[in-house]
Parts: sequence; C-alpha cells; structure tokens
Amino acid sequence: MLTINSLSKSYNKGKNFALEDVTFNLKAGQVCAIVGESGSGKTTLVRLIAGLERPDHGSIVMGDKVIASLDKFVQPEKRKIGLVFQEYALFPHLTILENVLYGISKIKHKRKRAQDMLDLVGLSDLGDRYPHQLSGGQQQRVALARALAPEPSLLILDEPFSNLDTMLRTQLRNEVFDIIKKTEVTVLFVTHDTQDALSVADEILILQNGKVIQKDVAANLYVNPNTLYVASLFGSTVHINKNLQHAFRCPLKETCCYAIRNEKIKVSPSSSDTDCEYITTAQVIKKIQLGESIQLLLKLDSGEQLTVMTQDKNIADTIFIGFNSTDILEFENE
Ligand SMILES: Nc1ncnc2c1ncn2[C@@H]1O[C@H](COP(=O)(O)OP(=O)(O)OP(=O)(O)O)[C@@H](O)[C@H]1O
Repeated sequence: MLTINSLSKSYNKGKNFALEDVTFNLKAGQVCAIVGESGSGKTTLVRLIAGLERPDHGSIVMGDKVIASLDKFVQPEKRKIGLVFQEYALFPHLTILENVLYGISKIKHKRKRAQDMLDLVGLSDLGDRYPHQLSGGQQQRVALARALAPEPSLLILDEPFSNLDTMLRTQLRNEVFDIIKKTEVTVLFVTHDTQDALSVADEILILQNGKVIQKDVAANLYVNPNTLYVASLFGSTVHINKNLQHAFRCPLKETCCYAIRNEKIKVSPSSSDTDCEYITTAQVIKKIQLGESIQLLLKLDSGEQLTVMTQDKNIADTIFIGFNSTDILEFENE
C-alpha cells in the first residue's frame, strides 16, 4: 500500500541527514508505529510522506502511484492522507461540525459524512460547539473525525496524545485505535512511547539518527533485537561489558556486543542452588517492593551495579546471580 524507497532528507544541503536511506513498506490496513528518540527523524519521515517536505533522494509510492521522487511531486491535498498532530489544529472560529466538514469537498452528502464521523468518535451531540468548549481529549477526537472524513487511504498520527496527562492518554489512545480499527484505514503512528507502540501497532519501525534500525512485530523486537538500543527499548537489558564478562567468567568475542535481559538473571542464596553456566556473587544494596516482586539493586566485586528481580522475600545481603549462554543477546559491535 505504501512503499518507501531509499528516502533521504537533509535540512542543511547534505551536511547532516535528518533521514538517510530509509526503505520499508506498509500493507493495507496495517498499523505501523514509528518509534525513536527526539531528533531521530520521525516527524521528517511523516512530513515527507504527507507532502509537507520534498525528499533529497528516493521515492514514495502509494498503491501503484509515485507521490514523491526527484522528478515527481503530488501535492499534499491530492495524496489521500489524513493527518492528526500533537496540537489539535482545529479552526477556533469554526464549529466542531464545520471543522469536520472542512476538506471533504469531493464527497457527496458531506453533512451526513461529517455527522457520521462525529458519531464514530462519540461526539454526535457536540457538532454545534466551538473547539474551546471541548476538553483536550474531545478535541483530539474531533481532529481524528476530521482526518477520517475525506476517506483517506493512509492516516498519519504524529504524537497525537503527547499533550494529555497519563490517565487520559491511555484511555484516549485505546478509544482512538478502537475507532481506527473499525475503519480499516492504514495507519502510521509516530510515538516516542514504546508502550503506546506495543499496545496498538501490528509492526514497529525503529528510527535512530535518521536510519531504520529495525521494523518488526513486537515479539521479534523483544526476542531478536538488531541492536543493543532496540533491546533496551523493549525491556530492561544489561550490557555485558568487559567488567561483567570478567565478573561472571564468561569471555565473549571482542568483535561483538552482548547483553542479557534483567529478568533472565537468576538469583540464588548459594552457588550450589543455581544451575546457571555463569555465576558471580553480589552485594544487595537496596530492595524495592514492586507489587509481588522485589527489585534488587546489586553491587559486584568489580564495582559494577545492576538490578535484578526476585520473588524471594528472604534475600541475604550477599547472594549469587547467574545466567545461561542461551539467554545472551549478541549484536554486531556498536
Ligand atoms: N525544519 C527543519 N530545519 C532544520 N533542521 C530540522 C528541521 N526539522 C527537523 N530538523 C532536524 O532534523 C532532525 C530530525 O528531526 P525530526 O523532527 O524529524 O525528529 P523527531 O524524531 O520527530 O524528533 P521529536 O521526537 O523531538 O519530534 C533533527 O536533528 C532536527 O533538528
């Protein structure tokens, strides 16, 4: 449905690339989350797809139509793409219904379509109000109704929940994606929150320094992360550096980088109780009760500190921790 080929964008004539050689595709009806830290190129990518920026290199194809390349540029309003941004961007002087009506000139029975969209987002009775008379969450649902009204082929949500507090965020996110699922529209969802991505996306694309590091389903990102960065995005991870290799007596190849999930590190009161291949002793510095489990902050003889989880309430001050080679994550050196 959407094919991105070798897409690059620089804002300073090629000195740095906000986006570099990005290639991926999206199937119709799929929800793909774009995750990455601030400055990784998420917004640049969606602005290029929406037609708000022009690429320096590469192409964007929607269906069988090239919408952006070096010699082709389809205007944003012709791309059949709906946009919802962090700031709701509703027109303050138009009513809610008028806001939704805006931009659906091509559809017959415009008013019915706009009203249907308000019904879909659960705001049927608020069409006569003005944006300032609605809560933040309601305004964001209006923005969604407005984006969906022209029947877009692709819906782009760029950090749509960042302005809202945590409780409302989760609730609105779930509501919005329940609505989106009913429409079967293809979605690109930009977020820096991995929980958001894991909760709603079919696939997650990770951007780092303008490059795609991995695009995969959530389970694979956890089990087979391409890099230490991806591993640590999707679960607590300890980098097995030289000091840790020494402490656990597990010499590993210099040419690679290694990590272990915190939950794969086993805790035992004595060395004879553990069936791990690599073991070391640790001093317990702090215990934090987290629901049923206890998080232990540990210090090794080498001075390294790390955290592990245990269910054991009777932990001594000195314990044994260990892991097995099958649980080690291996990456190309980063
Ligand atoms: N209009 C612009 N002019 C110059 N540089 C820009 C412009 N927009 C973005 N950049 C730069 O391009 C890089 C990528 O920015 P972008 O906004 O795409 O990242 P992002 O992942 O969306 O970040 P955030 O999560 O903070 O919004 C950054 O280094 C940024 O400073």
